[in-house]
Amino acid sequence: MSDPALCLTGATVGYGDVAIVRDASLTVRRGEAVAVIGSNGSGKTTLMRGVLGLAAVLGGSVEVLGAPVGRLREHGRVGYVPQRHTVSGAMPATVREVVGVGRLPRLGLFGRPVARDRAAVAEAVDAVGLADRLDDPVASLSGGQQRRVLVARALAAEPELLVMDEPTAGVDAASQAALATVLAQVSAAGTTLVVVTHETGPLAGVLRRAVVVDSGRLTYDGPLSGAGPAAGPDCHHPDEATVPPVRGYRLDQPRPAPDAARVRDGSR
Ligand SMILES: Nc1ncnc2c1ncn2[C@@H]1O[C@H](COP(=O)(O)OP(=O)(O)OP(=O)(O)O)[C@@H](O)[C@H]1O
Repeated sequence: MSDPALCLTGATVGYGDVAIVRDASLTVRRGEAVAVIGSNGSGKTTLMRGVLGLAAVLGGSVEVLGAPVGRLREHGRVGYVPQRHTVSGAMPATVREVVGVGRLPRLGLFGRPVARDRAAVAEAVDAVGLADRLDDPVASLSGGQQRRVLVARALAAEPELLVMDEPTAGVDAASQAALATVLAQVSAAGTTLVVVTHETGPLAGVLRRAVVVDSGRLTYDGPLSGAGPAAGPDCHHPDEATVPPVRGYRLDQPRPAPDAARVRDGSR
């Protein structure tokens, strides 16, 4: 059995010594596509930052692609599209150059890009529908287009695990649909997706499992929209096919989430 993409065991994550997410246990198997949802300030970004080594793990454990968080030797194996960021307006770089930065961890001998690297950059830009803007300065792109550049930057590394924080925020409907198509392809190719989102609609065909964060606790883990996740071994109970990933209920018997719709529109 390969290691899970993510294995959190009683993880408490925060900043300094302040705990924000508490006692989170979660297994994400390789190839899964998971939505992380919850109201503003519930701790979704903090949870992701804990996975990326950008927030402190104050208790429990967090393993990413089989290694304790922060110990991955090849950083290109995990891609990240951060929340809200656009590319700095003052940056004179072109789309190709910014996306090329995403490829840096994958460069081989002497750190020089070869044909495969150039192709990966071009494919990533094409995937987000910006092929005709490849040599334009990013500063000349709209905010939504710059978000798509950041998605391409993450894709260019061909990560095994792709973490995205609200990738559809501020992106128009056509671009959201295009992003869903890209993520479906990336997912079909075996990349594990973990996507923080307030709008599961555009990505509902891709993200099959939902994890809800409420006041720093994981309160739901189950199907996003009826289609259940593939049951498989869990890092906490590797001999069992189906186990309770979050206190007291099972993936095949998800806790009803009557507030999921409210969580989605952030009205809690
Ligand atoms: N760098 C930080 N230092 C200290 N506290 C922080 C930091 N970043 C976030 N927090 C706090 O952590 C809590 C959770 O924030 P987080 O950004 O994880 O929520 P979220 O669920 O992603 O919210 P949103 O949907 O608004 O993006 C908030 O109370 C926030 O003020």
